[in-house]
Amino acid sequence: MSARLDPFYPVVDSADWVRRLVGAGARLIQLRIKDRPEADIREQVRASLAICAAASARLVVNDYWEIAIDEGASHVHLGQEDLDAADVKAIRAAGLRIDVSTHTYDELDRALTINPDAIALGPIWPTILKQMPFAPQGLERIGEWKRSIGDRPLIAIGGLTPERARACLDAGADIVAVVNDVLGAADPEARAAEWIAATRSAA
Ligand SMILES: Cc1ncc(COP(=O)(O)OP(=O)(O)O)c(N)n1
Ligand SMILES: Cc1nc(C(=O)O)sc1CCOP(=O)(O)O
Ligand SMILES: [Mg+2]
Repeated sequence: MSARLDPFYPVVDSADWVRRLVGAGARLIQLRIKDRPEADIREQVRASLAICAAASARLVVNDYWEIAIDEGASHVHLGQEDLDAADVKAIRAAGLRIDVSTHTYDELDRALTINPDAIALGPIWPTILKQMPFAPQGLERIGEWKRSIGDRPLIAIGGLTPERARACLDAGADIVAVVNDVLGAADPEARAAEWIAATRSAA
């Protein structure tokens, strides 16, 4: 059985952000980089892993599972399209955990076929980060998902604030992921501290 993951889960796009938010107390963090050359991504993954190792924080690498394996990461996040191309056996053989995004019942069924380590459900509220063809899930669906995924942690994502994150945890989520509310804040470290206070007190 693996250790319980921290409920506060910021999602960032650079090793600089990893350094800042791990410095602010994050112990679970995702590196989600889009549209950059592979060499840059590899460098960012390597630097982020070093920062996290020094702070006993866990880095989750989004999308780039081959780089994650090469660089010695312990955890990847894959969406449904990522699953089309991923070699799940190779990821498992390298000992990495795999978390999978879901937005519909069909996606949940498919995700469960690979026996994922955690399931993400989103967007709980509307998000401005990216366009998605999914209506906001709302809080009720969190309980439904939780009842369908066994002992795996459930990650809630999309449009979250500390107050909404608390509501997600109260509804059955184990982990609450965030981009804009922290990275777009006037003082991201102070906002991260608000998230930590709101989420760890719920644990
Ligand atoms: C915690 C978490 N949940 C969902 C996602 C979305 O993954 P995906 O659907 O593959 O989309 P991209 O993030 O790759 O654009 C995530 N990254 N993290
Ligand atoms: C990357 C991502 N995936 C989602 C999903 O529903 O799968 S929502 C999302 C963006 C979350 O950003 P914010 O906290 O700024 O809304
Ligand atoms: Mg993806």
